[in-house]
Amino acid sequence: MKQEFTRIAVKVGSNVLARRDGTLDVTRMSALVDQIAELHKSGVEIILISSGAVASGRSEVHPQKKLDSVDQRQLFSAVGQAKLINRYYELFREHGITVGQVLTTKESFSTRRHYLNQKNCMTVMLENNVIPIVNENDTISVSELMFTDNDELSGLIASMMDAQTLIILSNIDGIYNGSPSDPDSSVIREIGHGKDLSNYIQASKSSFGRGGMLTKTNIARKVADEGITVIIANGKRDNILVALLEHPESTLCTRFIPSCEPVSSVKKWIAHSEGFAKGEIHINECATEVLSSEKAVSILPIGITHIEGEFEKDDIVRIIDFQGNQVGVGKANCNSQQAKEVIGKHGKKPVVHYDYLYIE
Ligand SMILES: Nc1ncnc2c1ncn2[C@@H]1O[C@H](COP(=O)(O)OP(=O)(O)O)[C@@H](O)[C@H]1O
Ligand SMILES: N[C@@H](CCC(=O)OP(=O)(O)O)C(=O)O
Repeated sequence: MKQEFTRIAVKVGSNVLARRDGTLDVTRMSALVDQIAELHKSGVEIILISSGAVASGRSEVHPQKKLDSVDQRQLFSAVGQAKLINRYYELFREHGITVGQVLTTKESFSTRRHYLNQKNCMTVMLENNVIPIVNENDTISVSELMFTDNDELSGLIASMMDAQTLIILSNIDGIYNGSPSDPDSSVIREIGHGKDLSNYIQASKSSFGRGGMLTKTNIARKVADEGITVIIANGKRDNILVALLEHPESTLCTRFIPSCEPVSSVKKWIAHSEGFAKGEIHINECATEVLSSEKAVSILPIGITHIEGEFEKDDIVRIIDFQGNQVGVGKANCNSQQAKEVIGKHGKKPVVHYDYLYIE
């Protein structure tokens, strides 16, 4: 095996693990476990982000009365996650590998302290040769507190754990340059920085998926911009994981080319914290121009036109350009009241320092 990678994150989508009728495809699971075990034994550290709780619970319980979507998700995932992790535990045990369950929520990444706690948990697992199997805690994550889907969660984990590669396994060979069902369309093999894919992506999702290809693409781009290679490939294909690492050129997939610019750990956290933003900092045309240049710049009061929302020092804020577009996310250096008092003034401290500013 080409020993190019020392740490990878693998996301297995609901559709890879569910059969058409919604029951857990144990044969597929077992095949993926065999591949992960092979990589693990060759010295690659693996973090597995596995969906499938809801899909595997659906076939186990048959509610007496009709449930709403939140109740259904909570019931199915509570039963299904136990079944899922039990299967993984047994399958990995056959290879002499110990696994551990990490159930998380979006809230568990909301502050830098929470984020570092999560990171520490997985780091200690890897140090002890335990494969973390991560999923969202669907029993308590509802509505706006939910991740868009496990693609978002996997991007956050790959970034937080400094994985070299994130492999997103779905039920499709990659991103098609048209409708996947159109015989004239084909898989885009490589995607560089700044490529707009919105024309290609159909709103359709596979039967058990939550986010669809659009979230996959957005997350993939963001994570690749942080220097991590992202691969979207078909988890239903035999030996796909090993093939992707051993024969990268000849294995069908979509590969997002990573940026060469290093991104600091704190900026990675900020980049994935947009959902927790408490306010907005609106900047003028000149500040927008400087921010989009290669220069390392902070958000200074002189370039701010107005502040929206109430925030405290260290809260996450969105940076909005003069045309109303979000251009970045940052950690505020002061509260919203103090920021308002210095708007337009020269020679004042940055409202968001460059070290805590992530430009999209
Ligand atoms: N251009 C495209 N290329 C590939 N798949 C696409 C495209 N546009 C939409 N899709 C849909 O995205 C689906 C995969 O996303 P999703 O249902 O979220 O899967 P998962 O459960 O694996 O996360 C595919 O099955 C396909 O129907
Ligand atoms: N946490 C859920 C995952 C739902 C989800 O977003 O799945 P996917 O479409 O695979 O990204 C479950 O285990 O069923």
